[in-house]
Amino acid sequence: MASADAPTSLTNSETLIHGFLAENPALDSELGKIEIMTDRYTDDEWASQITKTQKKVDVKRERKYNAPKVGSNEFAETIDHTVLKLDATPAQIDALCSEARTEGFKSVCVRLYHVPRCVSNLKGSSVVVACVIGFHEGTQDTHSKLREAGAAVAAGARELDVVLNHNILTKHNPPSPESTAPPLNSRDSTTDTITAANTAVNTRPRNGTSATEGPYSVQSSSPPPTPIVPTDPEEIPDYSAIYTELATIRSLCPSPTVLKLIFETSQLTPAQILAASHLAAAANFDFIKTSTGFNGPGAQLGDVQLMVAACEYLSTKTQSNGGSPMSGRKMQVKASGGIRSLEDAVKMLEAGATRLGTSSGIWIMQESRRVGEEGEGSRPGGVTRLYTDDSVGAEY
Ligand SMILES: O=C[C@H](O)COP(=O)(O)O
Repeated sequence: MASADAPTSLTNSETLIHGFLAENPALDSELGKIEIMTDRYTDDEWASQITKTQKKVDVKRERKYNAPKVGSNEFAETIDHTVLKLDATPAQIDALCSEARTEGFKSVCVRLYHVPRCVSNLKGSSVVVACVIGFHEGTQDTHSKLREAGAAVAAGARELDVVLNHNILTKHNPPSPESTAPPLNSRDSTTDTITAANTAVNTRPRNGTSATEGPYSVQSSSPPPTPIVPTDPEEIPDYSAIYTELATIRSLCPSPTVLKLIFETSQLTPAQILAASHLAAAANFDFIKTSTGFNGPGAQLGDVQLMVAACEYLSTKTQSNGGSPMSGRKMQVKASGGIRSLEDAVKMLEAGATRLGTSSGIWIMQESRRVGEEGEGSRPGGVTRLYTDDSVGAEY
């Protein structure tokens, strides 16, 4: 975004992105004027469709999907090799690309200002560049996200991981005073080191106070869901604003650009996860993704199961009955945040995720080779660059 357009109060990430665009005026001007689409339905109409989705999605917890064979090329291709920490150095980005090429990962997932470097590093390889948009809060205004998305594609990104403005969904369902935050994943250094304060303040309850419950369920280790479905029209979230943002990004970045919507599931109730799934399908996103790795405990099995079930149900919907205009098109699920081990990875794939976002890809691949050679055993030795916020370069 041109500096004249920059809002006065910027996050560190936004400051870097604005700086990047200011240094690349050709790229910025290539984007031209960006029009935001008009909405498709009123909030009431969205609410009625979403309520149906919330009632009909059926989670089969016991269902196990066929995960690619551990150690196979297909297994490696499920991994988006990720570095999203703000202070990643060029050398770390180069190492990320080289590791992704060597391991045969699907992509490297980085911030906008690293995209040109990754594109250049990965020329001629099958590894694509994925760029996060609106990272990590998701609350940036729509124009800002659109310019970021346009710039990322212009710079060569093939996949965009866009953070949902989840505050819009949760605005009318504030945490109840008696609710407690989900426990932090003690192995998640990202959460522990940089967002603990945010998480404590912002983490949403998993239990609502009202009313209609769908047939879906989540794994027993998650608190029991009591989905919130607003009954007072004044409490209907601004679904239109969410859809409009997503649909405009889709129209600015048509297929084959792969679009993933990051929910930040730790901040949402199951009903809100289903609302977000519905809107993502309506806007023709390719993936729904659990977490940024910067807020809350990251991918949880029950949430992944719920999202997979939502994708299955929504793929049966058509435009005329409120679903995606591309009838039969099925969104996929990317599990991300806190996936640190081969066991975590396999668990998510067997729950139906087809993509994994992790900064522990090297470790996971080392484990998978060890399992192949020795059967399941202890974790491999060596030093690996773990975690999105790897203020720790963990030694094992
Ligand atoms: O999208 C990917 C996540 O940001 C990665 O999170 P992680 O560092 O916890 O693996």
